[in-house]
Amino acid sequence: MLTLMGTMWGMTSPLPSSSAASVLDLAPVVPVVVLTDVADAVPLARALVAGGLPAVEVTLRTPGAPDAIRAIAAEVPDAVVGAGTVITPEQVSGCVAAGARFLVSPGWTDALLAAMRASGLPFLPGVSTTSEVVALLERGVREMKFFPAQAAGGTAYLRSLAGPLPQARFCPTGGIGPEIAPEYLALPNVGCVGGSWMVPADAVAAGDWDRIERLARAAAGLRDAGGTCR
Ligand SMILES: O=C(O)C(=O)C[C@H](O)[C@H](O)COP(=O)(O)O
Repeated sequence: MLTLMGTMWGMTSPLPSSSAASVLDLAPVVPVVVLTDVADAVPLARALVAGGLPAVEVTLRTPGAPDAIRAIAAEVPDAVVGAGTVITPEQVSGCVAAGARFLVSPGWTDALLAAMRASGLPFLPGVSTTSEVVALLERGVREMKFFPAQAAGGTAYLRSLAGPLPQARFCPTGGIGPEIAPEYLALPNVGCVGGSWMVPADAVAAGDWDRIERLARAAAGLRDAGGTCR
């Protein structure tokens, strides 16, 4: 069972630093963050942590992302900041240098996989088909991002994979909101879900960190609404 609940992370953040550690066990929900203003990074991460979501995935979609990761790593010790949208080996080194503590990709290649492995950080390569799952299992990777989750078949698809491929565990992400998240969390092969719903762009733009903290707190409670996050 997952025991690393938000309150525990508030006391300590014993982040696994080896690739054997599980990103999926950090929290039931991983906020996916797109930051346009680096100055928002620290207050946003503080709000998410205060709401009980310690793992924060900062996507590399914006130029300031490495600086945002660096700022969170330096100033929000209870956050476990990771990098998302990692699609090249070069980005892996940049993320490591910035202080990222886990890596997430929407898809993968062997070159990217090698770089992620070599980083020593926990990582989640993205998959959306059965063959990609089998290819990752063949390479010794059992934990993956399922992306884009809703568009690629949703809970029905993941439930179907659990029969033939029970050794694969997923963090479904993409199109997931608070209504459907508990259905994903209840699946035996889902460790956590990713999503951006607790970080609405208008709340970030307005600096409404209280609203984000409230949304994070509601998201952190979704496991109790039917999840089996381990
Ligand atoms: O940027 C990446 O690396 C991605 O893989 C995409 C994100 O995970 C999704 O965009 C988040 O999904 P939403 O909750 O639908 O916003």
